[in-house]
Amino acid sequence: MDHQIIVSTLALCLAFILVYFSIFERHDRLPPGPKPLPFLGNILQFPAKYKERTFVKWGNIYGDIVYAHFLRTPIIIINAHCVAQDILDKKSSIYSDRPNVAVLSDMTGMNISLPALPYGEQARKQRKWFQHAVASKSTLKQYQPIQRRETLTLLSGLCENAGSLRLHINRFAAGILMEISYGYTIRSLDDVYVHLANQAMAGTLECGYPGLMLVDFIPLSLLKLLPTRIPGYLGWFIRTASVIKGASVLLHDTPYNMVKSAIASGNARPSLVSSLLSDNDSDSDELDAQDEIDIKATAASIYSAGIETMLSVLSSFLLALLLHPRVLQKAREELDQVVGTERLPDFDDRKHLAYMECVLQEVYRWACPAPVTMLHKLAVDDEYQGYHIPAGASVVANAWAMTRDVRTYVDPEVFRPERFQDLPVGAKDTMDPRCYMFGFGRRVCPGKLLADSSLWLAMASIISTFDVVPSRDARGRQIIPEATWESGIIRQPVKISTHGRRRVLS
Ligand code: HEM
Repeated sequence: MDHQIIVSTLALCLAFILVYFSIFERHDRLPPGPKPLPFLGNILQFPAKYKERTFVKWGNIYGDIVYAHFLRTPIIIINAHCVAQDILDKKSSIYSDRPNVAVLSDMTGMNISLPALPYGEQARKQRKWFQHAVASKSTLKQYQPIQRRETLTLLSGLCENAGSLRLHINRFAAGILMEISYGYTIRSLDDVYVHLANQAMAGTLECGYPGLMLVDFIPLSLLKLLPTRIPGYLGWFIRTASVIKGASVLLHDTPYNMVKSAIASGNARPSLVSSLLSDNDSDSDELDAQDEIDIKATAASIYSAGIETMLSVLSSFLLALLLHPRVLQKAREELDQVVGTERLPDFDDRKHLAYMECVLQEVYRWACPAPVTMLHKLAVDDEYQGYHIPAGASVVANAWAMTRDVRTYVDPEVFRPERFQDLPVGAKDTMDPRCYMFGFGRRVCPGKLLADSSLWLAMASIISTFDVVPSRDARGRQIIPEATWESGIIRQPVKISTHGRRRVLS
């Protein structure tokens, strides 16, 4: 009997090893990458934090396209803009799927939102709604009054209570996004819906880089079986996932139900949800259950995908102005010349404000709000520059590497808007960070035009009206923050110890 057990155990181990090596036998023509360990692959070389920096180090050794694998998952890391264009833009028909990752799975309830959806019918439907709501220049025009109103609220918030800078910026972004999604106007810094949404987002962001964390290499079916009380990282993840799930159910349902009641009582204001409900409900009494899930998810992901990214850019912008008062002065001179000092800048002024445009681009590049794009999954085997890229590989574009690429930017760590001035035609597209920071191909960020125009208006208005000055400590000494950012899928400056002081007009 004992003998039989030993033989079957050995047979099982042998079968496992054979299957393992038949799957992971290194293909001769895979892109180069760090040497993996048996079974584990490169997991142990993969730090939990600032992954983008490790990817750059690997890029310096192995080139612009790097291969690594984590247990059963092959990962392709792209460090150069031109490679990302060749692969993710030009071949987006096969590179637009998403892997099923723990933090965006049914464990957190985030699996129904566009950023997490595999590229199929549901994703296409939600993207079409996004396209209609926020991705075309003509529809964006109708949001300009909202953007102006929230910019004014931001400016007055900065005047009254400079201490809670982050809250004011958060309110600015939330004010625009909640109005567009639900027709809901935020009235205070601690608005109940914003609080709800921030709770779901905070948990999600705490979980690190979706698809590139340790939990992502444990089969989801196994992860779900683990008890919530187990100690250590896995236990922490399981408990956090259930908190996110609670918050995300509320985030999907509460504002949606508010719009439904407003429609029923004839008081609904224009919004994405009200227009989708009326479009989808026009032919039948009952709204299709799947449509209802998709409407809730689309509206919620406008908020959840937009808030932290806009917060990151505006916080980094204030940090840049604080560290580089010369830039503020130069941009203000241009604004004063074009706009004057009697009114705030407006969208029509944008084409006349060339230096302001360079400041915006340099903030995007220097701060790099989303250091790595979300993972794209390859649907079928592919070839690139003689390399074999296996079907099922997760592909990550390292936008941070692109912002620091010395082939494109001289002294990339230096904040210098002038680098974007008077560029020859060809260089414009290679250098403009908007060509890569919003992602690629069929998964490119659908909120990019809305984000860009909202951020431009806020930045130009702040430069016109505020001196950004350092805060002081208890002994009256200026606190000059360092240009450092927290690790994560969205980069927030570690500390912005600054405030706006209303400009003294001569
Ligand atoms: C500066 C602000 C923003 C930045 C830097 C940013 C960046 C990104 C990036 C890098 C991606 C992943 C693209 C890819 O996988 O290739 C993405 C996806 C997405 N973004 Fe944004 N984003 C911003 C603002 C917004 C806003 C304001 C909205 C909503 C109105 C939004 C909605 C989305 C959605 C829904 C996706 C998922 C698209 C999909 O999976 O098909 N983003 N964004």
